[in-house]
Amino acid sequence: MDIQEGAIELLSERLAADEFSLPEWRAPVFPDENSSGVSERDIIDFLFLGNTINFQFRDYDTGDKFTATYAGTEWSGAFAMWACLRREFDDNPAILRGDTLSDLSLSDVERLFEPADGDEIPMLEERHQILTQVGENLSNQYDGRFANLIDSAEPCLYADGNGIVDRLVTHLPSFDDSSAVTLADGSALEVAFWKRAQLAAGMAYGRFQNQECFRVEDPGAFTLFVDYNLPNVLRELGVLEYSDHLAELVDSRTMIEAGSREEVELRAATVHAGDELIEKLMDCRDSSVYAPHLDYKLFQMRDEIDGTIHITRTTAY
Ligand SMILES: Nc1nc2c(c(CN[C@H]3C=C[C@H](O)[C@@H]3O)cn2[C@@H]2O[C@H](COP(=O)(O)O)[C@@H](O)[C@H]2O)c(=O)[nH]1
Repeated sequence: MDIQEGAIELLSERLAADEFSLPEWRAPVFPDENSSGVSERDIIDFLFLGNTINFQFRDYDTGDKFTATYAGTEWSGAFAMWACLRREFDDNPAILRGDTLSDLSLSDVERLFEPADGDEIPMLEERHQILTQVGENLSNQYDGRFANLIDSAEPCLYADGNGIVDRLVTHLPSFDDSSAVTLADGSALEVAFWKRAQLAAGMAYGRFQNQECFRVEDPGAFTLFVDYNLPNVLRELGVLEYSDHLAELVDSRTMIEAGSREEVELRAATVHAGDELIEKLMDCRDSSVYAPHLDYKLFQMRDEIDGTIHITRTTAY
């Protein structure tokens, strides 16, 4: 894997004058704190709960996205997951509470993710296991609510163990998305991506635009939320150049094992390239650009570009 510095230069020049808005995530699949009976704390609970299971929405063989219906619309991919959660929230707002989550049976979760057509959501058992474990942990430590976890943390991603991401990855293990790699000199390196933990904070940061009810005082600490779309987008933009070996694996849709050297390299290179792009954009703009801004711009390109996403079965993204 090579990161093409020339392509980073060109891309940052191309994007320099762009508008970098922060998505507020106000599509119909997300509740609205301005509607009656829905509070800002409910929105925080909803966005953080959805990001405990915000992974793997494509069939491993066909690549077809999971679909679900909400408000007369058929949603696909991660939006379909949000649609299922919104459907349940409308019927039963208590779904956001720890005691409800910890009592969910596998068939409850199967019903929760009722697909629009026959294809069941991938990794249903893993989602059930995560939802019940999150429910137990929230009940034991935060009176059953993500909003209480946020209230008790510093208004930062990281603060000597007391930041939002610090707490998520410490108290809710399914957010602890990291991999150990062995370097050329034989030493071991723990690479923390914490993608869903960062995405949860990033989505709340966008919804509340860093206002009182959800502030992040260290937005420079965000990295790209490296899922299976971003490496492909950066590859198509010429920023990431896969080795022949990696290109062969990805283009043949060969399953790449989570935690393998190839998978960690795909994710680490994406994060590093994102950091370099942000640095260059900050140098040539007067308004700040942080990872959530760049992430959304790149993430939105996922449907415009060709290329093949890499196939890794993981609960991390
Ligand atoms: N980098 C980055 N990755 C993101 C998001 C979101 C945001 N949530 C949903 C809400 C609105 C958007 O339309 C998103 O679909 C999801 N993902 C990740 O992508 C994958 C789903 O992709 P697809 O199968 O194509 O839907 C999956 O790993 C999911 O974790 C983001 O903002 N940035």
